[in-house]
Amino acid sequence: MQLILASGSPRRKKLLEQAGLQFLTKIPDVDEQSVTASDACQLVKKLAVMKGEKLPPAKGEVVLSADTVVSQHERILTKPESREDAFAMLSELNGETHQVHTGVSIRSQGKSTVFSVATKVTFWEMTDEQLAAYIDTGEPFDKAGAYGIQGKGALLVQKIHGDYFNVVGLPLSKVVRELEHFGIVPFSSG
Ligand SMILES: Cc1cn([C@H]2C[C@H](O)[C@@H](COP(=O)(O)OP(=O)(O)OP(=O)(O)O)O2)c(=O)[nH]c1=O
Repeated sequence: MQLILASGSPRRKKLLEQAGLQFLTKIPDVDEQSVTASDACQLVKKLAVMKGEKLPPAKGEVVLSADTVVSQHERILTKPESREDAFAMLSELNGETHQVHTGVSIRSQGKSTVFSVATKVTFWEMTDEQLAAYIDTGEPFDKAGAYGIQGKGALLVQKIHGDYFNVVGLPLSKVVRELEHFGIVPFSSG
């Protein structure tokens, strides 16, 4: 079986490489703003499915797609659209605990599965100056919730509860376990 990663995210590509999987990458073209859902879990699953549907699997292919959002107090945070937006998001998350949800869709011609995983992340209390300095790194702009735990955003994080890799964009070990049901096996390519 040929695995196709339906994602333009360099993080997701890196994570699958880390798992030793062989795959091709294709970028789905979706309007993420057009989708609504009752809560963050439903939203990320819907978006993951939508991304997968843009690249239907051919015979012998398995298509993997995903979406990540941050939620706090019923509010859903996606990627910031501006510096002000990033500052507003980080101020909201500052000193509190939020959840990072990643939805994953896996499809072959014969079957499909969709699931979501949530990780709790607690931020330190930062000053406005520290948040502004973090935004100056440029890191927030392509990331849900306006931070990257895998980069300098690590300094905002006091603790996490759950899968770290889920925060970065894919709940890696769960994904690999699910892929095995589709005939995709890790460690086979070195
Ligand atoms: C919270 C957090 C998010 N992110 C990233 C993961 C996702 O790539 C991104 C959320 O945007 P997504 O829309 O999930 O993904 P994407 O647009 O980067 O890629 P594609 O839709 O093509 O698959 O935020 C981090 O890299 N680190 C973090 O700590």
